[in-house]
Amino acid sequence: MASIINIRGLTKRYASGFEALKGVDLSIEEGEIFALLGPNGAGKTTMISIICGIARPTGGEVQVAGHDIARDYRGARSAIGLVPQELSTDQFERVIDTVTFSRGLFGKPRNDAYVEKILRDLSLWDKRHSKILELSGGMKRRVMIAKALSHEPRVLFLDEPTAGVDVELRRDMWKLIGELRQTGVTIILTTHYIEEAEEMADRVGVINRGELMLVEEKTALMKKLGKKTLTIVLIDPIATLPPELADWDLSLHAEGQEIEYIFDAQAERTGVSSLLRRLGDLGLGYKDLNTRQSSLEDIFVSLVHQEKAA
Ligand SMILES: Nc1ncnc2c1ncn2[C@@H]1O[C@H](COP(=O)(O)OP(=O)(O)OP(=O)(O)O)[C@@H](O)[C@H]1O
Repeated sequence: MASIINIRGLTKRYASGFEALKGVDLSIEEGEIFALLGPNGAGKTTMISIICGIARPTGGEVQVAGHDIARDYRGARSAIGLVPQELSTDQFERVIDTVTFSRGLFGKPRNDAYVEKILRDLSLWDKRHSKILELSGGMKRRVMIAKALSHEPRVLFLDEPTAGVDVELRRDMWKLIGELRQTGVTIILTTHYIEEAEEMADRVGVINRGELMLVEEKTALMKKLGKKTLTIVLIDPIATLPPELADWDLSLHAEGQEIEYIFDAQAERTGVSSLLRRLGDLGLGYKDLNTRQSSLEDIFVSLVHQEKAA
């Protein structure tokens, strides 16, 4: 597959001096769904804004469908559809008019058949004469997508497409995004939700504090996420982990009262029972045990940790 977006050494320093992007390199393949994951303030919106020409980079290069975003802004911009985080439409406008108007903004000739097709694809055709304010939240989001697709872009950015929506609507949105990819459009979405990336993405990028920490096929990342954390609450706290426990990936918490063990839940031998036996042998009594799925946050933490150690 050929790449449709090429990002090299992208940096952004805001006027405040804050470095929101610290040299990002990334290529997006044509036709893929790429999920950009990261905690609040990681730099996701900054990156999208730069690619879409809303913010200026401080350094680096970005090409979209072969157009450099600085030297050939129009060419790059016309290849992109953007669905921003905030719903921004004229509430009194009618659905079909707002979508037709958006197309015109890009200097594309009027094409009623194409507008009809996207409205039908997005199940908005029946609502084409409704004013935006008369629509449900889910329908409004669909209108935003229709507007973003109105000029036939090759790349569609969805910034937090399901932030603050209920579970049912989230599932609808996932289905819709899956259908959109069948049309050949490349989709880049940002999200906080690991399930969203799990459901939708071919590849996932994790961004944290302005740095792209990893880019991986989703299935490989999910394997990493298959880890679990076992917390063992000791009866009596300990000052340090005894060397006899060095075979397990352990850490000490809660002022020596809790031992945490990160293990691969999919492995045949997780090491849990042998660890508990060893604790017994060492005379370390425990009063409670619990396990939880490692969250994306745990992955961030371990990535940041690894980076510091390196
Ligand atoms: N105009 C600005 N001036 C100074 N700092 C800014 C500006 N815009 C954003 N930032 C800072 O840059 C960092 C990255 O912000 P950005 O909005 O890109 O994050 P994000 O990953 O999209 O987060 P969220 O998930 O909360 O939307 C944040 O620390 C933010 O405070």
